[in-house]
Amino acid sequence: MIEKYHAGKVITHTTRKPRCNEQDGIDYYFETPESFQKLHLLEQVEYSHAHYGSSLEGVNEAWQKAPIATIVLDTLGAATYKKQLGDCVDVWFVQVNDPIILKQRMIDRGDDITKVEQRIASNEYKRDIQIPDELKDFAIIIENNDWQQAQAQVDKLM
Ligand SMILES: Nc1ncnc2c1ncn2[C@@H]1O[C@H](COP(=O)(O)OP(=O)(O)OP(=O)(O)O)[C@@H](O)[C@H]1O
Ligand SMILES: Nc1nc2c(ncn2[C@@H]2O[C@H](COP(=O)(O)O)[C@@H](O)[C@H]2O)c(=O)[nH]1
Repeated sequence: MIEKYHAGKVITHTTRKPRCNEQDGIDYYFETPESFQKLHLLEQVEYSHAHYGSSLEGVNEAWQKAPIATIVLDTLGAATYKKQLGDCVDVWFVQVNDPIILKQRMIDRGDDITKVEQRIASNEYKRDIQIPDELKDFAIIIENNDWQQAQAQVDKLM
């Protein structure tokens, strides 16, 4: 969406450590537990033992750059956005059917293998592997087993 449709990217905040190719202010604002507590956030969650959160300022910044903004959230965050911003929000649930492929993609992305194992064991991962009931009524499911097919679905929606 960013590359092809020039959508704005909402940069969110996290207390997890950056992965090898991640940059502060581009991929995330990387925070300490102390700096995270001081932020004025629209919503925040704990996901696999780290804190994540996003602000309305971040959303407005992305909206100033482009008419469509994208934000990557867990399902709890997605439900909060829908509740808070209503019709301004379209929720797309990006789904991968095979958990082995999902794990391999995380490893190929450069995630630390211990962190991947920890993530797979977390309640949040288990909750978000399939679309939760509270999103079913309004979320669009993007099947991301195959890149071309996922891209074709996104093209159609855009
Ligand atoms: N259809 C696909 N085929 C092959 N690789 C893919 C496909 N979709 C995503 N990937 C790769 O899988 C990895 C994870 O994707 P990405 O980082 O976009 O996921 P994410 O939803 O942001 O993850 P997270 O839940 O950790 O925030 C990336 O390296 C990405 O390039
Ligand atoms: N509710 C929120 N979820 C967020 C936010 N930023 C990221 N995320 C989600 O966290 C997990 C893990 O992300 P990772 O980059 O460590 O792999 C993933 O589901 C993201 O979508 C946020 O600000 N709020």
